[in-house]
Amino acid sequence: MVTEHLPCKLWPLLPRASPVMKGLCKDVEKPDECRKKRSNTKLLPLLLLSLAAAGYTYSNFLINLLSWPPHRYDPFLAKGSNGAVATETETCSEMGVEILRKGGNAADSAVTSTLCIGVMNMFSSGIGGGGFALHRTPSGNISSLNFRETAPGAAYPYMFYNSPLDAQLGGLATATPGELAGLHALHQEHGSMDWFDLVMPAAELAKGWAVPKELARRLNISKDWILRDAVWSEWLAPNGTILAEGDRIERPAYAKTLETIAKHGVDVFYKGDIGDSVVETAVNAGGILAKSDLESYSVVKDKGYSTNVRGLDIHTCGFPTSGPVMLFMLNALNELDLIPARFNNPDSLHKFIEVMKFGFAERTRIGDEPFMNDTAPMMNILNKTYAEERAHQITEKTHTWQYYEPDFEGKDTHGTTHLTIVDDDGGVVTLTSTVNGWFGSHVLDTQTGIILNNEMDDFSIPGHPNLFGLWPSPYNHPEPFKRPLSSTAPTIVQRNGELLVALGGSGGSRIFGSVLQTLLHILDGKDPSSAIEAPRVHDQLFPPVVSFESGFRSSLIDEMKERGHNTTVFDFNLGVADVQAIVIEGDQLLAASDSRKNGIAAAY
Ligand SMILES: N[C@@H](CCC(=O)N[C@@H](CS)C(=O)NCC(=O)O)C(=O)O
Repeated sequence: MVTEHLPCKLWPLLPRASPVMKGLCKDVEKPDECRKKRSNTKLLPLLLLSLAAAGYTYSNFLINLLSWPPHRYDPFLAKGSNGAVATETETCSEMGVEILRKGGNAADSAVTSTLCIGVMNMFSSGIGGGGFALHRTPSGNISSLNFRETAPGAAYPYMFYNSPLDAQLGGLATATPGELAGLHALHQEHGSMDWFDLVMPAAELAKGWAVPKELARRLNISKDWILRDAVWSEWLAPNGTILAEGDRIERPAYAKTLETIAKHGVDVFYKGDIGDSVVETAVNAGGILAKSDLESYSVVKDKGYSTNVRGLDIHTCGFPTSGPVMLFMLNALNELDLIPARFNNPDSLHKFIEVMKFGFAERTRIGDEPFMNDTAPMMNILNKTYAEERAHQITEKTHTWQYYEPDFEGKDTHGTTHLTIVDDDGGVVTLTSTVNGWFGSHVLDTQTGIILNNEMDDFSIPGHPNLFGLWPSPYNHPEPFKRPLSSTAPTIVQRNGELLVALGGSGGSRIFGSVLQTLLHILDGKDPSSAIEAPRVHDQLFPPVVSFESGFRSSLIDEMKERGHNTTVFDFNLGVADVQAIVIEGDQLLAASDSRKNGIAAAY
């Protein structure tokens, strides 16, 4: 049985170990209490007992996950007045700031930081993946870049019908990568420094560095499959044991690949030797990726979408991201007078969860726009009146999924990264890039060091939930050159053209809900670090569970139970979704990265 990707949907559903959880972090209004490094080792016996009782078969994986010692750095709020970069690692935030210091702008810095994260947090992103970005010019113009992976030309709607796991592991899981094309487009349109100088810092880093805390944690969690795989273990467990924090890790092939891209541009990937090697590896691993897929890849540029609530213009990327769903939720919350939302008030919390359930129902109507026969239901999500009508359908108690009218298919029958950058002139990049599951498809091209994504799993397979437990939608089947639905939601907030906030996040189906909750906390006056660290709630309709991160008052959760919600609480330290945000306060830039992923922002 393949177990490696299960936790993405599983671990927030782990049964609550209440005796240990109590008192860890009680009050959402006091995020400082959540800020102490904590051990989750005490949870292990309880959780394993619960898992055994529930009949789970992948306990090895969970032992690795739960036996890991305290892993988080303390949250950190970076302050500066010239520029700020919030990425998942201190090294990459600093590297991004260094580009700003040298006179580069947000687009320049984003190229370097994104490539840096692809080197260091290779379990989340890399040039074998793809994503979305929102850009703001200093004068306030906002545009969006869609560099999502596309289904290969040989893809077809039912390609995973008999073998859904092929969408997660192996060559067939890999869609045509878009990250390099996206960074190239960002640089062409908005960059000011030489491409070579932006790519080389990541190439240098790839030659070797000391394994940081978060990478060590991910390696430890993934060690069973890595140790079983000769190709991966030669790299990540050179002496027979998985690399640990502080050990030196090297990616010489990836360093060479980045150096070649620095010197010769992205065509060496889309039209040259590097691409040839990637295609060969994907095909040898059972995939259908072809040279022509790489050659024909293009970035989609548009203006994104926005809504105006309380005098704020909230911008995000368009379909197939879940940015529009987040705008729907904002419009509904606004109608309910819940901006800012008060998560410590039972009525507000219940309504927020209900809005989220309506949001997830709307999400089932989304697909890749050029492939939709009828775009009207999808566009309707952006209609304010529609969101307001939905808001008025919220009642005192929650309902079963049918009430929210999703377009699930077959229900009756049957490693992402985010970075946010603001430069001295008010230029912004907020960018999410992903290889989807941790270490993507687990296919590594040893020639180039590139890890191939498993983004095909973001398409729908009739009758099968994906990696994140999301039920299939009829508008999201694989088709040649189609882009799968995404939960990402890069976001920029302005008032009368003045920049206020930029943020985004990673974490599968939890992404847009996490971005929204963080934004609501910021609008409620919290600094970005406190807003990020506040515990979050999530309900995606299926499975029918509201999951709370530890930190919500237990009386609040009891109130939710009384309103009919099926609740579960999981340890905040598991780090299931992560947000990176920058807030502009006068002439100060406040930047924070999520401590759930050991992120540290930098500013100057
Ligand atoms: N491909 C997905 C996002 C993939 C994703 O977020 N993956 C999870 C892996 S389980 C992740 O990176 N979570 C945050 C983390 O592991 O830090 C999308 O576009 O919606």
